[in-house]
Amino acid sequence: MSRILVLVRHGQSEWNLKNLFTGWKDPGLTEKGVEEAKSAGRKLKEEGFVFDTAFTSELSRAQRTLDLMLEELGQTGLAITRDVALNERDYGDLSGLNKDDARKKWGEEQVHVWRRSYDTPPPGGESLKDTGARVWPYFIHDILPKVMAGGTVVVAAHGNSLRALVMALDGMTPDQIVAEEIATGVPILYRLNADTTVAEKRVLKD
Ligand SMILES: O=C(O)[C@@H](CO)OP(=O)(O)O
Repeated sequence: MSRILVLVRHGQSEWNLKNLFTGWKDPGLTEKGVEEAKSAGRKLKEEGFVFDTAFTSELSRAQRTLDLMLEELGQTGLAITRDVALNERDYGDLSGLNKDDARKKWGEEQVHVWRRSYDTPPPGGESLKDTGARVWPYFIHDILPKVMAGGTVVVAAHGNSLRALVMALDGMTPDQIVAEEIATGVPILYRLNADTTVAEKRVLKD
């Protein structure tokens, strides 16, 4: 019974590099992002992971990251489920704006609240709570049963859709989640107990 869940945020995207709010916009990976994805795949290979199934969002940066990891793992034929529920938080009216310009316009504190608070949505967009309201049910109905069946499951997704998942898995409070950052291309490994609680969490940094 392995019950392994691996979460990976996509590699650096073109808009991460340009410092733009991205949300549901669909930029590709930078060269660095491609390297980060390959390196995540190599780390997982070194650890001996063989996945039973994979999940990703409907956005190309996460899909490409997953494909690159699976190439490194020699698992290009793996079944992949793509679902909009795993998409990045919708940044609403901020999408496409430069983050420093936004800080100049609305102030450092307001922008930080929009980016990292639990329940304050950016204008026209989703709060982390709103994002969780679609990520958590999808996780419980579609992903968790594969893990609990003894599987080894990989999820390639986004900074905030993964913050929502990590919040639930780690039992974080709304105050604690404010400080949680998910690095690009760094696999986060969870091994679950038979009652779905976390037996082990490891972040596979360099
Ligand atoms: O722009 C975005 O969609 C996200 C992830 O890159 O940014 P932030 O870290 O500000 O939530």
